[in-house]
Amino acid sequence: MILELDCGNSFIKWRVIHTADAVIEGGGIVDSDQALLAEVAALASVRLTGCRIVSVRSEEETDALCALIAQAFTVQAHVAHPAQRMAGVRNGYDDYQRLGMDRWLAALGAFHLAKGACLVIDLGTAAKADFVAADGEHLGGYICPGMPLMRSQLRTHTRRIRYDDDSAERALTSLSPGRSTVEAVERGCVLMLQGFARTQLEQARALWGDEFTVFLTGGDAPLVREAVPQARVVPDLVFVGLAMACPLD
Ligand SMILES: Nc1ncnc2c1ncn2[C@@H]1O[C@H](COP(=O)(O)OP(=O)(O)OP(=O)(O)O)[C@@H](O)[C@H]1O
Ligand SMILES: CC(C)(CO)[C@@H](O)C(=O)NCCC(=O)O
Ligand SMILES: [K+]
Repeated sequence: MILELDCGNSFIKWRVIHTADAVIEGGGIVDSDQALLAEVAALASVRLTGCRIVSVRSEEETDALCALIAQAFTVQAHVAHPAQRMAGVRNGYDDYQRLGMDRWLAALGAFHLAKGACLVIDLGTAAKADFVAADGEHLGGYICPGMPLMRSQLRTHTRRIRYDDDSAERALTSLSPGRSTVEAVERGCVLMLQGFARTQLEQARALWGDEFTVFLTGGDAPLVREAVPQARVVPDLVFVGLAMACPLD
């Protein structure tokens, strides 16, 4: 069995898959290295044969996590590294090493699944969009604050915006104009995300007409689902690309 990790800025997504057929044995989302070790150990400690990682954290943090994994599960972790081209996709950044690895792998996964032009919208701590043309040329993309960052900026830089997580969740049962602070902020930020997604769609249409596939991924994908009904929701898109960039056997 193989342990797969997607280390984002706020959370680590993990899953354990069978080596032969990629059937998923278990997985989860945690907010610390220690929580990761505990959850994985509870599932599959003795049977891991490999580990692959994508990380947008610092090299030091990623190395430290690899060392913990080597110690806990006696497997060597393989970390995905930037590439100028891979699996038919050409990195569109002026300096290919600067493109976030989560974006690069999601683009690889999307092009592999779409077999044509595609737009990837990934909504996590940051909101990201990336464009890959039918010939595999990555055209670049966009990065904005995601839902958690928009929310915390408002809370941090105002005196009178204060509310708890439970009321935040309740506020999102509708998107009509808010009649309380929590509704106004939570709904406003969701509309920002939806506006971001719709604008990316417009860009894709201007480039490619109707000949493209839209992918939606990241923890906050459900918040824009209705704004982009044609999108394929693929929560594990980064893992699809990770398997391509880090084959293990
Ligand atoms: N089980 C969950 N645990 C934590 N966050 C979740 C969960 N389910 C959905 N979310 C949402 O996902 C968002 C975080 O998304 P994601 O995990 O894709 O971020 P990230 O990978 O840390 O960020 P980035 O990809 O920008 O580095 C949070 O805003 C939260 O609302
Ligand atoms: C944009 C984030 C933070 C999203 O996780 C990540 O992809 C990253 O650190 N990227 C490096 C900067 C860039 O992609 O241009
Ligand atoms: K991510």
